[in-house]
Amino acid sequence: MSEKDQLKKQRTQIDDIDEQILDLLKTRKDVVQDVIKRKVENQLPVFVAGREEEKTESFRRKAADRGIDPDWAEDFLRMVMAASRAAQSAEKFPSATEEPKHILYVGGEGGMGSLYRRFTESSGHISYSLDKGNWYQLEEMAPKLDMVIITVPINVSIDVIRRIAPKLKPDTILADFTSNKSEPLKAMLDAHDGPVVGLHPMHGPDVPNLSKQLMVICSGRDSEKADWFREQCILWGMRIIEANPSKHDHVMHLVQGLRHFVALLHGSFMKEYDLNPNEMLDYSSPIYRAELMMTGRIFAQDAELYADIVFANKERRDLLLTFFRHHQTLMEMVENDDKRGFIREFEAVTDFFGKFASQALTESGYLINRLADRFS
Ligand SMILES: O=C(O)C(=O)C[C@]1(C(=O)O)C=C[C@@H](O)C=C1
Repeated sequence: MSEKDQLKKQRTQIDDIDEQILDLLKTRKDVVQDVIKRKVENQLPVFVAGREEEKTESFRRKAADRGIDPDWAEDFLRMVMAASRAAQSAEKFPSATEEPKHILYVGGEGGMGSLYRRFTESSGHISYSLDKGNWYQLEEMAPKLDMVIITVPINVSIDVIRRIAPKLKPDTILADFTSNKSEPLKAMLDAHDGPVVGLHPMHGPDVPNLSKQLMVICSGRDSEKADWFREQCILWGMRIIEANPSKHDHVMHLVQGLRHFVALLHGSFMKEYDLNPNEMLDYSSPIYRAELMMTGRIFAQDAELYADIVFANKERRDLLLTFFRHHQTLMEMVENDDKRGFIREFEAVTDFFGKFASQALTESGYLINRLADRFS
């Protein structure tokens, strides 16, 4: 057989194997569909972290036994399991309660409101939506409500809390999705005598499903009355973190306020320098591409939303001013051509970061390789 024919034959063999893989994945998908039904009937969570970790460990070992790279095998299996979770999320969800709960989303037509209303309904609960046009319906809804979740832009959440609280039954749980926690929690406790809980879903409205997403919960008053909502989040596949509101806000000033401001700084300076990101892409290594994409994605979203987050409160603005003063000291380094000073500061940060720096190197390396493989 000629070289060319040999190659053709082997490629046909590869195509066959690839098709067999697809057939097996289809069979697996069908079994998962049955698992979904069972889970909905028995009120079991979509995401089972323990099972996924066990499977990953053993899959890695079995891959290594066959001379297949275990890291690659782990990626493959994780993608397969993520697809199972996505399929489960497209179906009905198990419910955390025997009787359906009545949940009102204030700002229910917005991104987060619509997303959570969809999941609420798929779990058999009854969702209500209040937005600018239908406040007049509140009086009729109020007697039925087990829980009210305020999910409006951060700059109006306090006003909305004060407006709605007096209309609620004393045993309705009042909660909010605001991305800062201390002020809204205080406003809810002041305005409502019943159960109060502060929530912060740590994701945007564009997620395909809630599995592996993080829900921050801050206790307000009688928050055990909202345990069923906590259970419901777990059934949706979420991870829960109980947080102290001021600790949460302290971290958020940096994660949200500073992070988004730095993105503005980066984008705005590119504009100033008149360098189009597309031109930069042509010269970008995968890591710079990743950085550019992190900046770029911010500008695909709503300016007002980001302004509200960055300018959320005085504390956050004060932090930004401290940040600029800190810039000043670093600027002097540049003006004085102080290379030694740069190295000193760099090493001080390395010490401060400790083990995190090597973790960041590994994790970002993973991200960059995936990105390079897919998009370059
Ligand atoms: O075993 C389950 O409970 C499944 O739903 C199946 C499966 C999988 O695809 O292997 C999917 C999601 C879970 O997090 C764990 C495993």
